[in-house]
Amino acid sequence: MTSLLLDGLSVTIDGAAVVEDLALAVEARQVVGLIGPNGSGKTTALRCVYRALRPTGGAVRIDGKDLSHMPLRDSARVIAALTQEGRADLDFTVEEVVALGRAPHVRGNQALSARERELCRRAMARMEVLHLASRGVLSLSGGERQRVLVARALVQEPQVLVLDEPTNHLDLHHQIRLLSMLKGSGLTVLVTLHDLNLAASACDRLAVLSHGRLVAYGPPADVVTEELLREVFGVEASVVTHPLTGVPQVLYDLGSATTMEGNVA
Ligand SMILES: Nc1ncnc2c1ncn2[C@@H]1O[C@H](COP(=O)(O)OP(=O)(O)OP(=O)(O)O)[C@@H](O)[C@H]1O
Repeated sequence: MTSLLLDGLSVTIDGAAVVEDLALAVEARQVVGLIGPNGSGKTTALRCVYRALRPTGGAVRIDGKDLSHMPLRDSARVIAALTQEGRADLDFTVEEVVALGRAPHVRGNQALSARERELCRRAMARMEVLHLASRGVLSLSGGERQRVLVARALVQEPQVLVLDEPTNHLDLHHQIRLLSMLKGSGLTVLVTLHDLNLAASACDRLAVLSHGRLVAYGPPADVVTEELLREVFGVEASVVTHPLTGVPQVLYDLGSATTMEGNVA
């Protein structure tokens, strides 16, 4: 049962505040969605959590412990990340890439145990890439590769999973499968998403960033409002309640967005 806390996180790049005093708690086993317009600081905040970036101020805490005081190998046993830069550049096979997820747990070139090989097999089956096991990752489609990288994160057996736009490249079936897997995973999850309807369906809480600052936080029904869409995203849209699940869903009207731009041909 591991909680994640972004404790007054700030990141300044070239003198510009990209993330400012971000306080965000992800309770154990909760799925929190980080949403916001392009350039609002979502990826930057996540990079601090998976330690690709050192915050300028504040800290990331795991069960209260400052991550920057933990050896990288120790934090990699607790936190797995699906990153924007996580594309595999070398032509490993799918099963080799997935097995790399065990790296924080094995010593040197130690071979995987039977349990670990089974873990890899199950993660590949869960992400529907088992049939691709012996294929080179460079030959995969964008969505297939994305699913392989999720499988690699799962075999890391993390307690905290951080995902940066994991639905990128995924078709509708795999988007819904992935988010439903996250929801039922029992892991502590922080995920950035652009699709507000999927975010509202999958997340226990939504946190909204705008210009590096947290401007809204709470259950989706409190956060996804027509006012927020207008003020933060610059979009005129209707928000309705899903008749089966009760979560807010956004109905877009492209006509009103065009009018907002003021450049109707
Ligand atoms: N290394 C860098 N050097 C200069 N500017 C940077 C750097 N990294 C991020 N930024 C800037 O910081 C801001 C936040 O970027 P970030 O990638 O965190 O946004 P985001 O919310 O994830 O956006 P998107 O939705 O487009 O993925 C952007 O204006 C970006 O250009």
